[in-house]
Amino acid sequence: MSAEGQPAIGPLLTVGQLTKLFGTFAACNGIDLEIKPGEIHALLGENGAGKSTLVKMLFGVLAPTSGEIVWQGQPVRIASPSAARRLGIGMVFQHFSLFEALTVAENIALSMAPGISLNRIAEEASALSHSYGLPLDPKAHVADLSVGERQRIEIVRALLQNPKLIILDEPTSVLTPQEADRLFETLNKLKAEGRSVLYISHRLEEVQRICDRATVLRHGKVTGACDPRRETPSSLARMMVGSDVAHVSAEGTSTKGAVKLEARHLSAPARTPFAVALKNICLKVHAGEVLAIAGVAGNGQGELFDALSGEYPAATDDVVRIADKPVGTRGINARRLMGAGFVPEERHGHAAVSALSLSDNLILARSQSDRRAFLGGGVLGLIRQDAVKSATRRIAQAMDVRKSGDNPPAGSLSGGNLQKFIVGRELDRQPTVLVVNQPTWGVDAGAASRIRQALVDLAKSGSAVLVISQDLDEIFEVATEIAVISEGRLSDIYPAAELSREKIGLLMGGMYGKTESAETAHAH
Ligand SMILES: Nc1ncnc2c1ncn2[C@@H]1O[C@H](COP(=O)(O)OP(=O)(O)OP(=O)(O)O)[C@@H](O)[C@H]1O
Repeated sequence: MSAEGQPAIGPLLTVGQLTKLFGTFAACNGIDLEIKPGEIHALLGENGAGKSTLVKMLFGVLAPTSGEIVWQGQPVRIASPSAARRLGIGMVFQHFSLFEALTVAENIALSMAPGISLNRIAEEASALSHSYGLPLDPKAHVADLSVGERQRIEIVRALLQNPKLIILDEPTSVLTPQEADRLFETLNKLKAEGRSVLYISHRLEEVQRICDRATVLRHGKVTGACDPRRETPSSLARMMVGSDVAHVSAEGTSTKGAVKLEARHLSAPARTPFAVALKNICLKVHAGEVLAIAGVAGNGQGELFDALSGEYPAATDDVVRIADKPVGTRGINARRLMGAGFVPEERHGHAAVSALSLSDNLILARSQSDRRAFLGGGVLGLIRQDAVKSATRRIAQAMDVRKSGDNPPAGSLSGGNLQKFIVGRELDRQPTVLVVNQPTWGVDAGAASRIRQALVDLAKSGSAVLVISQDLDEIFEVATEIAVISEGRLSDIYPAAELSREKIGLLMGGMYGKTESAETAHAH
């Protein structure tokens, strides 16, 4: 064991009856938890179960309302993240706290003691990232990095503090399978060094693969503790949600209708030196279809979403068509007015403004496309608050959004519940075309199945749905057609039933066309 000062026996951390109230709402309600030295401990629970609230108390971001935290045998009060770091607790949040305009090294410097030169920080970060298998360029600007790379900065930043306990909040939800494998190697290395990991994840297979123990939360209380390797994904899911998780049913998917969304030889230059250029993308999504686009993160998914949604319009009109009308140069509102809906990948800041209430977020997104429903007549076009609030309630109910209060700020919702609200906000309009990027990012098994079913149902009702996702299980659950994006190029589109995981793997490696992949398969 190399983590110094650690007792050979006895828990590293004990939490006793820890409670956090928001007003009268108990986000954590009398939680008991014990973490041993050198164990990878999973914290499981459905969206809104209280996992993030618990770990925020452990990291000094939130003050407990009552209860006790005992660290290496001593009761402690963790008043701030720096106090947590001094004790030896590091944390990697679900939402990164990085400054986009600064470099990797500059961002790391911000969390270090003052007086250390940037060069030394860059050297130490490089050495550490190398030894833990987390490649990073200290001079790169954060704005140019993929989500996976940004997460590596957070991990390296936490490791530079030499923590005894490192808390990871849904670390793999943004990673490719290969990146996730690399992270697991890093975690096993930390474990071998005698450090402990508290690991929040909705991915039960990976919890079974790497975690020694699991504590399950539900409605702010501990509902069980187990050795996850002795459970099955469905028994774990049952502990979390209290019932079996429904399977998505694609049966009765309607037959193909007219083409509703089309890209014709869509190319777009890379907007930054690290972004991906789109290269001659051709796709068609018919009414009744769910076209799922698979791919390793950072291969042009965000850029494709931007071009299809009009967040970054194209240079000419004809390259994107909605309901057979050329819209390439039009902005997002014009496309929404034509009945299209868009759900971007980044929930906070992009899809929702954290400080605003859910109803204000609803009106922000839909005031133009749903003028008649939400704005009064006349030149002023005043907001019809009643209509907005009742739509907010309808969406929350339809998507089972768990929240404290009727209309709380978006930022107070747990990550998965905010995602349900954002997807529900678009589904509520019954869009004829829906483009959604990573629809179930950070969403628990029950809620993910609800969102996926809603996407399938939307297509069944005659809309054209395009889902961009890294999650192959999700892709096979929802897709009628599948294509793969790699280095800004799109493969041919295949009926979902014709593709296997292996074939998708080949396409991810850049085998773009049917002919090419068939030849490759033959050659092997
Ligand atoms: N600042 C806050 N004010 C009011 N309620 C809050 C606040 N923060 C969290 N909550 C509520 O506490 C509950 C627990 O949220 P928390 O973020 O801990 O859940 P979680 O288990 O981490 O969920 P997820 O898996 O979706 O991230 C949720 O119902 C949430 O709405």
